[in-house]
Amino acid sequence: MPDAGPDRVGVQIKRLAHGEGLALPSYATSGAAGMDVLSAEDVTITPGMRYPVETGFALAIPQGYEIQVRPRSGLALKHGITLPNTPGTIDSDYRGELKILLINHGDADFPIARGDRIAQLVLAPVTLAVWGEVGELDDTARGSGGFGSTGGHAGL
Ligand SMILES: O=c1ccn([C@H]2C[C@H](O)[C@@H](COP(=O)(O)OP(=O)(O)OP(=O)(O)O)O2)c(=O)[nH]1
Repeated sequence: MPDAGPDRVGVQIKRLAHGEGLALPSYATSGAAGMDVLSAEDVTITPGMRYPVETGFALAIPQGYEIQVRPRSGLALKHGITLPNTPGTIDSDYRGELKILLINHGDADFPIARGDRIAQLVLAPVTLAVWGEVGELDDTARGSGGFGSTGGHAGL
């Protein structure tokens, strides 16, 4: 593994046969939170279609972290291309191919070429919970109110 540096976490990545020649996922700018990830295949996503796009890579994320797969806002705005499972969860113990599940909410075919940037990957820490089962929960001002209980969407 290369030296991760103070603000980086090393993540092992394995290139699969059909990933030959593709660039690794990468940050487009120095302040980007997500790494753009490329398609490893040519495919057309027709309106309403869901499709797991191959990336050509498999990962070993360090325990205590996950990768979240998020849509690219430009594709969402211009073409209605997003992820039905956003954010997709890549578990640290997953060793299969990273796939990007896309859906076309637009009204036109969306052709993807191998090498196109289709989504972004955000490395994030995971905090595991341990349940503490109790008979009563404490009282709060909200109580059991939810789902718009504080009012509609107009400004307060
Ligand atoms: O967009 C995604 C989402 C998931 N995965 C892979 C990595 C992840 O670790 C695994 C399982 O994902 P998830 O837990 O979301 O799937 P599940 O439907 O709960 O199935 P499973 O029973 O396999 O956990 O599938 C992807 O490649 N892309």
